[in-house]
Amino acid sequence: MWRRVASLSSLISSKRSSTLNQAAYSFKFFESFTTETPTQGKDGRFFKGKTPFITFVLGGPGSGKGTQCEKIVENFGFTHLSAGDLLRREIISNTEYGAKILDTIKEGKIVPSEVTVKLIRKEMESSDNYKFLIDGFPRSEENRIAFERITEADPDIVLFFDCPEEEMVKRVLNRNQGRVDDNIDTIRKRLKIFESLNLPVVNYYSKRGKLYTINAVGTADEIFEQVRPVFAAHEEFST
Ligand SMILES: Nc1ncnc2c1ncn2[C@@H]1O[C@H](COP(=O)(O)OP(=O)(O)O)[C@@H](O)[C@H]1O
Ligand SMILES: Nc1ccn([C@H]2C[C@H](O)[C@@H](COP(=O)(O)OP(=O)(O)O)O2)c(=O)n1
Ligand SMILES: [Mg+2]
Repeated sequence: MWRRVASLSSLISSKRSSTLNQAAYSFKFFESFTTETPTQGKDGRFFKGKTPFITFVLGGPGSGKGTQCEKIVENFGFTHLSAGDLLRREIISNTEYGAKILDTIKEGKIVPSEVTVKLIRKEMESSDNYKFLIDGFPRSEENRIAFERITEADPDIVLFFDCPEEEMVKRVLNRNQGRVDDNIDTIRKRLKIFESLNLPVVNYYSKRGKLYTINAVGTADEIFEQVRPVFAAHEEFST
């Protein structure tokens, strides 16, 4: 599996310049969203005195991140923050940036990191919990670096749901949630972005010994039996 990640990572150099140009272009739209300065110290002050326990949940579109997050919430008392849901909420609320976020998501592209990190941070700040599942984030090295810079926090655990592309496509096309990005054209684009931008993040956490790779094929319950021991090892999470 890691050979596959490495070979996919090597595709990045050829794609990187066009992807970065795209990112720079779309970033202009969001510039005024990005004026916040870091407020959290490493002592986790804004988490009401408790050091946050952060789990990043990674995997391609349709790999089952959201489904497994629900089970982790039920069993281990985490607060689930889905980056995609937070962005979709901005679209529905018709905020100043909603239309730009919608365009970006329709195109299968990634919203500028400062926008997404600001939404995640706001949720973390207003939560009474200290255990967070951050689902669908970071989707790029840029996302990862922005999170570190803005929150000064690091994940404790990174879950990666490893799923074959044809299975992801099948699941997304059957998802039936009325999402603008759940169509075959956008899925193809999202899978390309996933390979070029998300797999380097997976690789990064693997090298740092934080990655738990889960085989995402099987029933949701079977998959959860691989996830359970990751959290069960932390006694404090038993609810
Ligand atoms: N293990 C599984 N087997 C088959 N279908 C699944 C499985 N896990 C989730 N699904 C379904 O696949 C679709 C995508 O799952 P979801 O949890 O939304 O994935 P993600 O958040 O990674 O995009 C949903 O319709 C979900 O009900
Ligand atoms: N960190 C993130 C997460 C999601 N997005 C955007 C781009 C993604 O294609 C959409 C949907 O993300 P979401 O995590 O809900 O998608 P899946 O659950 O993987 O199907 O949101 C983003 O720009 N940055
Ligand atoms: Mg999801």
